[in-house]
Amino acid sequence: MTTLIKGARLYGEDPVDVVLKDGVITSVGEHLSVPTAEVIDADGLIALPGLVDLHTHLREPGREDTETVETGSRAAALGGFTAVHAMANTDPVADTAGVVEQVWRLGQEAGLVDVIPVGAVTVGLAGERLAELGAMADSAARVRVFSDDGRCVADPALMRRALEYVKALDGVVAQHAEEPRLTVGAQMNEGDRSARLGLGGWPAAAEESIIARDVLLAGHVGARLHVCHVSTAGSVEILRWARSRGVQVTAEVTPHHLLLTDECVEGYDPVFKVNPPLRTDEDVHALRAALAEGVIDAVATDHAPHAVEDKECEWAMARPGMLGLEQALSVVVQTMVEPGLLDWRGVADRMSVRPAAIGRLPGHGRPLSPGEPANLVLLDPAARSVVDPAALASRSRNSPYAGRELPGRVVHTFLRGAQTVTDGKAVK
Ligand SMILES: NC(=O)N[C@@H](CC(=O)O)C(=O)O
Ligand SMILES: [Zn+2]
Ligand SMILES: [Zn+2]
Repeated sequence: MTTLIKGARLYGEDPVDVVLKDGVITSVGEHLSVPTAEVIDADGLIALPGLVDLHTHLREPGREDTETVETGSRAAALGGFTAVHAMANTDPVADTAGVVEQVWRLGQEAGLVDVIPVGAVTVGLAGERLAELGAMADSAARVRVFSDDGRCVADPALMRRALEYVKALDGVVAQHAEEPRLTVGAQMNEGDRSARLGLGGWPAAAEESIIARDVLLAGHVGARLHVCHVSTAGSVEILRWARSRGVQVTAEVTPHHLLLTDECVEGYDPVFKVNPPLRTDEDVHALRAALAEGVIDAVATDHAPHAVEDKECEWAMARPGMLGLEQALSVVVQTMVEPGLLDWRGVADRMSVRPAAIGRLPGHGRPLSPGEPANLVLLDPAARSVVDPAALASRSRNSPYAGRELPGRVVHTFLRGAQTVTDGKAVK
């Protein structure tokens, strides 16, 4: 199987031709011709390495009515991803080698992206006893990212033990930074607006206090820490400080925290309820600047599908979380590329290279050069379209971008040389 891509702008640079053969990029250059190859006209399209998501909720096993490994994989491929990390807060929880192997196998069977299971830190996400981290690392799923996401590993002694274990496994703890004692009854960002709307406040300090604690622990233990969905300007300051001290801490920001603010809550539409909550304009600008600077390493979607009945209800009853996979790249184009904060190499770095490095995925986040795995996305930066939730591949409909016009369209995605998306449509 050989593919000849004609005239793609690698990382946004001058057009070149690219040949993919047997899952590998075999040549990059001008006026290439391969008589037997399938030819893809990439005129005007930008090529980036296949995107890697560190934070996806696929809901299988347990809530297949809202997403499966297959439907989530399709959404991911359509978003330009070639690998996604599937969070552990499923039912049963992914806290054993058996469950992570099952998710890994379902991903291989779907064959649209590499689904990399995240292992739970504690048994049942209960925050009491460590899960079998070593067995999950040694399993066929080769788990390297461990997280109780959805919950915070709140006990500092347990967090310390988890860091010690993952250090020995070359793994990382991905922390959902939320001090639970400070978010009892929380519904939205704490501030003047929460007071006026009469909704319980989720203070920035609940996130920042855990990040401060955890960077100190990670530094003390000499282990890797990753901070999920950073949402406040204050968190960025703590991360910058920790980095300057040599702490091995990495961090991600979601597309929705780069674009939306708590002003969205004014209409009480639960599609905008998410954890951590949408923050202020000042936070959004600090997060964009931190991603540009590299203090925040990666964009991660926190794609969180929910059933209609869990979203079309009273605000306080609704579950937190929003879809992200299919619009992530478009939101990054709008919030980072168009304002000149990030160039295309920067997008590749924050959405592919660094997340692959954090997750220890050797076959992803590689340069677009000969000899490298043929994982890539071709996008049309000029295309603009209005988001229609009914048209999404996800099994759920809780997109916060419904009705918004966003730039950039994923046209083709390749996983090890095989097309998973062609002309904006999933191949299966
Ligand atoms: N982000 C959310 O609001 N919800 C996530 C859990 C999480 O990421 O904390 C979910 O699983 O629905
Ligand atoms: Zn979380
Ligand atoms: Zn999450």
